[in-house]
Amino acid sequence: MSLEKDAKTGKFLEAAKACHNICRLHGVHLLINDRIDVALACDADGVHIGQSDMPVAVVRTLLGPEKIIGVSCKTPEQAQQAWVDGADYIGCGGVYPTNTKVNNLTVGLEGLKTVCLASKLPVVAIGGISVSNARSVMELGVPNLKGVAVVSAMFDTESILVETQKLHAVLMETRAVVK
Ligand SMILES: Cc1ncc(COP(=O)(O)OP(=O)(O)O)c(N)n1
Ligand SMILES: Cc1ncsc1CCOP(=O)(O)O
Repeated sequence: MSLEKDAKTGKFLEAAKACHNICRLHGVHLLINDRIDVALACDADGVHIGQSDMPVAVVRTLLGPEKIIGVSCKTPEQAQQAWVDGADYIGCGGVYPTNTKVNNLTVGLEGLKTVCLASKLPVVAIGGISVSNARSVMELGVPNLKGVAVVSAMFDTESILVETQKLHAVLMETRAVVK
């Protein structure tokens, strides 16, 4: 689970701590999006950072060797750099068009596959993914594609629980478990 960044720091930290308690109960890792300070303050399991955020090497120094660091990558070069810099996984997208992130390049399934093939790290696909297309993503046939990350599929829905269960079922069927 990855927690969003657009909240005031106090509220964000409060939410992060609450999420972390729930995640712990269920054996799920909590990664904080972009905010290294919040991740440190709530002792999260790691962070997810973008290409224009703090460099991976600096984040590693701040968090230590045990924490998980993910980096958003759209190209094979970025994927290679993430590995060199000591990241643990990369996120790649947007796979499909999405309204969640404006001015975001859509790399498509082909772009995702290209990045996966170039990556020495596990890859999480993101962008426009839902129950209706998760199977196509996971069946790309690249072994290091380990899961999907979703925002609107969960939050633009009547029941987060039902949608999560459906998505989980699809991912289990394709032998990928997203945590
Ligand atoms: C797997 C994954 N990908 C991306 C993000 C967060 O994305 P965002 O901070 O909006 O954009 P970048 O700056 O990382 O490009 C995530 N949490 N997980
Ligand atoms: C962080 C990020 N990167 C590409 S799309 C996206 C947001 C998630 O998209 P969606 O709401 O379509 O799941």
